[in-house]
Amino acid sequence: MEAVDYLAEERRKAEFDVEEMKIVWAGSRHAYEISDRVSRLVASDPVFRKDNRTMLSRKDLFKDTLRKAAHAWKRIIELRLSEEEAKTLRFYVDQPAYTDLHWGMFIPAIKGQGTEEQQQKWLPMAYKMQIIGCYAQTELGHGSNVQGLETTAKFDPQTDEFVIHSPTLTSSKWWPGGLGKVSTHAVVYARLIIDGQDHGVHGFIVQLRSLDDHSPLPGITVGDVGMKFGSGAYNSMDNGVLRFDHVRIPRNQMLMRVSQVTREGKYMQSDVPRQLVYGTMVYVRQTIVSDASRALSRAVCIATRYSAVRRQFGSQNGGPETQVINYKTQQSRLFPLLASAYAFKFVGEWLKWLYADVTQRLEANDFSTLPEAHACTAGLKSVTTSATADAIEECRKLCGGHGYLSSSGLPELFAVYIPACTYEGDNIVLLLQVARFLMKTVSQLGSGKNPVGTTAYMGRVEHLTQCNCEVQRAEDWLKPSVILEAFEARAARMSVACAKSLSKFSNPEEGFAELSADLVEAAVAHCQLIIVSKFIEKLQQDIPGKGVKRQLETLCNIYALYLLHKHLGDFISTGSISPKQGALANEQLRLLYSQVRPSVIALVDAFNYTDHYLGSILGCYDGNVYQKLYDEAWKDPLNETVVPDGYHEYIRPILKQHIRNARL
Ligand SMILES: CCCCCCCC/C=C\CCCCCCCCCC(=O)SCCNC(=O)CCNC(=O)[C@H](O)C(C)(C)COP(=O)(O)OP(=O)(O)OC[C@H]1O[C@@H](n2cnc3c(N)ncnc32)[C@H](O)[C@@H]1OP(=O)(O)O
Ligand SMILES: Cc1cc2nc3c(=O)[nH]c(=O)nc-3n(C[C@H](O)[C@H](O)[C@H](O)COP(=O)(O)OP(=O)(O)OC[C@H]3O[C@@H](n4cnc5c(N)ncnc54)[C@H](O)[C@@H]3O)c2cc1C
Repeated sequence: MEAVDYLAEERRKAEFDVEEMKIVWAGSRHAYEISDRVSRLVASDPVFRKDNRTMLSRKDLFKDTLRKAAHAWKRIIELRLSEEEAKTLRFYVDQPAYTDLHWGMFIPAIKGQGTEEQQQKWLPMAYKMQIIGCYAQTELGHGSNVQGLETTAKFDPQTDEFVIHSPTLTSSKWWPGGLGKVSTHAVVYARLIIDGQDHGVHGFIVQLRSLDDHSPLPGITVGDVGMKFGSGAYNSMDNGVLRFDHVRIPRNQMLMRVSQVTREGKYMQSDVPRQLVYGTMVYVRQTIVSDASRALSRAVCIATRYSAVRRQFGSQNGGPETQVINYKTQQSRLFPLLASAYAFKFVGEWLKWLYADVTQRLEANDFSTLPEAHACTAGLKSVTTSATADAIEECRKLCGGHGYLSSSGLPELFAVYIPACTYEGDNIVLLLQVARFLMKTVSQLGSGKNPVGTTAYMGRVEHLTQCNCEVQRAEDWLKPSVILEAFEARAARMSVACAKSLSKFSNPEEGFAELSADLVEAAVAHCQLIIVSKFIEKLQQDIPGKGVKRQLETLCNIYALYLLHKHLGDFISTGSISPKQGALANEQLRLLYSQVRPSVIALVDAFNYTDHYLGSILGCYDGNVYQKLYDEAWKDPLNETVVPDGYHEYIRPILKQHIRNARL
């Protein structure tokens, strides 16, 4: 059999309706149709070509990005694309650009923190891209600690203006995407100072560049922070540095939904919580969870297809060697990642719902679910991005040597993805926020206030800290109720143990700092419980299509039992399960790998990714890996000449010297 036939053969083995699974993956038939149409549109447009991206110099890459962003905008207008279609187009164009921050943070910041009047003034211009904005919060000296930002906005009652200033080197804005070379405006976070009094960090709309010739306005120094990790990758983005030298803006450019400054310089706070100033971050963290499932599924698609094509060892009587996907070690590394991609997809859908719900409530001045929305977005952003970053690297290793080639698509995917563990909140810092929320929840138990939402299980803390797992045989681990209870018991016991340890400290903040490593683990346990429970909830829905639900049940079990195996120490040390039950879970996991094996190629086909989007020879749909690798090698600029440039200067003299020395 030829390499090209391997995947066709695999596809014949699928035990479910792939077309129906594509709809489940996309979220709905409507979303599937949009995704399918737009992905083809992008793939067939030469402007969106990206196979040469890692070879471009920074300047050429940046210009290429500008060209793609302008072309995308032109197509959005020409084709009258809806918001959903435009976002899908951005996703398939697959090149980070200033537009991400304009649409993803600048506009949401004005929508979430601006008054009606401010929204009416700024949003129409922003929607038409007559102005381009970014989100300028982080500084050279402070990123995680937002309250530590140093940029100042002093109110000048004489002129009814704020004076924006960078008082120190460390107060220079540093990192904002789109700032370096493109943005005309920014939402700048600065300390509000009125009459010498510091009112903390607030958002201000500041114009940075002339709308006529794009030059920086007086008092503004702005540029790019320089090359980042990897070739291609996030270097398409102009992350910027920005300094203000007493730049004046009108008073009405402070975003005033949360608090206001009057003409007389009086500081007033609305009924809305001050944390709404952080609202844009909550919004973006939610989108990052869905992005994690996309990046992970892309890496998994590449590694799975290649693992079915690649053969090593095991030839019998001159027959074909073993497909590497049939090695149990390959399966135990790869199949949990496939299951994780589906798990993150479903928890991302749920988080989108949660975010829509909290937004609706906020509009009606109901702030009760904000702490939970913050904890869920922070925690799930952290857990899914860390897992995805690790998984992309694992997929590279699963592809052996060829995974290290740029043409595998995996090095660039890794380089472009890993900052997700840092931006929009360092993952550890965010997990500590979840831990604070959990400790607060535990401390309120027994006060008559029942925990709700994702912490509702804490309401059964007495049972969960005492219950015994009922598993006696490996197949008992297939019961959703058994899995859920084990994860709930682990999470509840870890949180309660932390709370008990904390109570021994006379100074709670000191205790929190001392126990922070344990607190982070408790937060991870809680977030993993959310992901597992949302997967289980998804399976309670009516899911049509032959064999589709069954495959998803298998994936859900793989995801949960893989986590259980990986964190066996937590489960056993908290007494949530016994060592014997841990061994039975592992036995069941092995059976599940065999069960899902025939369908794995179809399960990655269900992502419906074009070869253009995958950008990987190893992951191409037809599996013609070797021919394509061979052809691609010859396209490398080094192969443009047979004898390399530099031969005469640097190779020949050494060779000659060697010959001379040999003669001596
Ligand atoms: C052309 C086509 C169209 C294209 C379309 C494209 C669309 C693209 C869409 C999206 C793409 C987006 C792309 C994004 C790319 C990534 C860009 C990255 C951008 C950034 O990185 S921006 C900078 C992000 N910075 C951070 O995340 C900083 C992290 N730090 C913090 O969040 C906070 O400082 C802190 C939470 C760590 C601590 O804050 P602090 O005030 O000190 O708070 P505490 O004292 O700890 O807590 C006080 C109290 O507040 C609660 N709280 C904290 N944060 C929030 C919150 N966000 N919401 C609600 N509540 C919050 C906290 O729990 C405490 O509560 P308590 O008092 O205990 O009850
Ligand atoms: C590619 C990229 C794009 C970005 N885009 C933007 C943008 O558009 N706009 C913007 O404003 N910002 C942007 N940022 C900045 C980003 O949001 C910050 O870098 C991020 O929030 C982390 O903050 P930091 O750099 O201060 O990390 P630090 O907080 O300095 O982290 C350093 C280390 O200290 C640890 N640490 C910090 N605090 C604690 C604590 N309390 N307890 C325990 N450990 C701690 C962290 O875990 C980490 O290991 C971007 C960053 C990157 C990399």
